[in-house]
Amino acid sequence: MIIINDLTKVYKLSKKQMLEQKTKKNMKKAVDQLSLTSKPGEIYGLLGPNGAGKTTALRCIATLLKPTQGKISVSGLDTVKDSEKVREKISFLTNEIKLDPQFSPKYMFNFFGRLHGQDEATIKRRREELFSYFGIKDFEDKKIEELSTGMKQKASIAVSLVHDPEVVIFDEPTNGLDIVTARSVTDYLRLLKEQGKTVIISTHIMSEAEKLCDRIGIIINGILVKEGTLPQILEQTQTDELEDAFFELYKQHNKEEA
Ligand SMILES: Nc1ncnc2c1ncn2[C@@H]1O[C@H](COP(=O)(O)OP(=O)(O)OP(=O)(O)O)[C@@H](O)[C@H]1O
Repeated sequence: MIIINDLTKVYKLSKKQMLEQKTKKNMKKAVDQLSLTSKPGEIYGLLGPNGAGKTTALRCIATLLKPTQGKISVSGLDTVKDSEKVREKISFLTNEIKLDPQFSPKYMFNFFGRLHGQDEATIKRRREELFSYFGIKDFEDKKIEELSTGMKQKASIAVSLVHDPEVVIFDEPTNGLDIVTARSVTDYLRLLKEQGKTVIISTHIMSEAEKLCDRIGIIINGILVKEGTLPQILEQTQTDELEDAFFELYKQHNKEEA
């Protein structure tokens, strides 16, 4: 279970970042008083456009960023006070985390298994399971740098799950993947959900949120503007498709901002 209470994250911008973002302010509020609960046995989807604050929110849950304000609890543990224990319970996948190009998927899997304190027999069993599910066995001894984007992503997912975590936090898990690889990833997320894991993902793909997520939180400019099951969101926005609901909320929110 993930409980986020009133999470705000403000970045201090360097002069270079201020120039890049064409702003005179040296602060950027990336997440603004976000509260949500992601439960075991469900897939929660954080849906939003580029720069909405999805990655920032997920990085706060994964203990990689400290909230400026607010609290996050993961399996009953505080992400700031008990960060090490939280890290034992989670899997965190993001585009920015890259496996070392010089090593093979098998080497990396074993390495992270040992880092999590697993015994050799458990590491081997988990590797067999995950590598055969994701079709990694054929290239398990190849160097990561020789692998395609899809192969690398599958290897990263398998490595991130080595310790059989209770909570799975995947930032845009199907980004850049072909339809077959993307399907194997979303099918595996469904499997994790069936096993009772807490799964939270970020996405900007409407169809992924529609088909995969039990509940969806729509985040725009750091603010959670709507949350619910797909039917609830459609009913509340009086629309027939998530894309229309999203644009409705986007228009409304930008009006409020202006
Ligand atoms: N380290 C940082 N320093 C300063 N600003 C940052 C930093 N990381 C993110 N931001 C800014 O915070 C805002 C939210 O970014 P974030 O990456 O969380 O959004 P996102 O919804 O994940 O976007 P995307 O879909 O493009 O990955 C953006 O305006 C971004 O430019």
